[in-house]
Amino acid sequence: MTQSFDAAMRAFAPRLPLAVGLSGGADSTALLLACAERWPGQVHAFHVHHGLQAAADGFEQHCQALCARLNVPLSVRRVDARHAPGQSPEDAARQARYKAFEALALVNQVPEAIKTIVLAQHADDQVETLLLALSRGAGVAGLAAMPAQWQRGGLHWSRPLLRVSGDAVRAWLRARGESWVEDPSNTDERYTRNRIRWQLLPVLQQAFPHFRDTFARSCMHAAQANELLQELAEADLAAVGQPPRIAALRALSRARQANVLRHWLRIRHSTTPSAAQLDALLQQIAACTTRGHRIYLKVGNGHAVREGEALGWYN
Ligand SMILES: Nc1ncnc2c1ncn2[C@@H]1O[C@H](COP(=O)(O)OP(=O)(O)OP(=O)(O)O)[C@@H](O)[C@H]1O
Repeated sequence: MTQSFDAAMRAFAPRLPLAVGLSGGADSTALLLACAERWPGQVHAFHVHHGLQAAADGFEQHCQALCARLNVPLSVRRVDARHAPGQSPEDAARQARYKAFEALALVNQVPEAIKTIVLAQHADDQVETLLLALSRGAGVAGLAAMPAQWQRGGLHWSRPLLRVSGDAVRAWLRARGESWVEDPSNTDERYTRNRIRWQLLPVLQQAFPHFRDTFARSCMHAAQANELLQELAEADLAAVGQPPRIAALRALSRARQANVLRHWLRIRHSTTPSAAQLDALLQQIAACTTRGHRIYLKVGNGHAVREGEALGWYN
């Protein structure tokens, strides 16, 4: 069930002290207010200045004013979030932001080290993430959408509002007479996420009034299935070896071969094959029954090759 803003905050039990990722938008403004009220003296705010749009200075000013009023220490970091070829601008900004949070947590060790970074994505953001994953033809890892908590870089990360609707967050702020900065890029319908938000969500609301709950449940099922696939991939990788022995791969079902190869390429070579590339590789593995059979295929951002009895990869 979607939660009220207050119920979500009551259920939230982070390790303290924490830092809220404060963009200046409605969601993180509300989250900071609620955290500062609940854990006075234990809350910091981190703001990342992306320098991507003219409005960025306005976001920073809002954050400065809000934190001064709440007596919350604010750390601001400027990042260069230009995206690499083939990377989405949104993804580049997110990666740069998470690195900046880790760096800010390291410099904020006094009087006590930050233990948790808190982010303000809510139930509508989760639905958008799921629909974006579907639109790309993602597998269960993508359909799991955003986790509510995880650990990285020695920090706990948390999204306590993931079951709260965007409307409920704004209603909570309005009821308190609080203001926020509206990001002008949020209405730019050149971004797929914004088209989902403004065109699809209202229609979903009409057709399936409980879509936030049911979609979240599907994300949870996908996350569980993904965990099982990871466990199976680890066990299969231990059995086929690194680099994977071709005969041992062939002894597995096709679905397990695909699963273990995807896992090996990701953890060992930091690359993700397309569905077509993986399909071609599996065909080659099936056909690789003679000494003379060569494999040389584009896979991810490099090439898979036969190396004796095993499968190699290089870029
Ligand atoms: N520039 C930033 N500085 C610090 N934290 C950020 C920044 N941008 C986003 N975040 C954090 O990441 C979360 C998700 O970011 P996203 O861009 O999806 O949302 P947003 O529209 O900026 O949300 P909000 O309404 O809180 O501003 C935000 O809720 C916030 O906690």
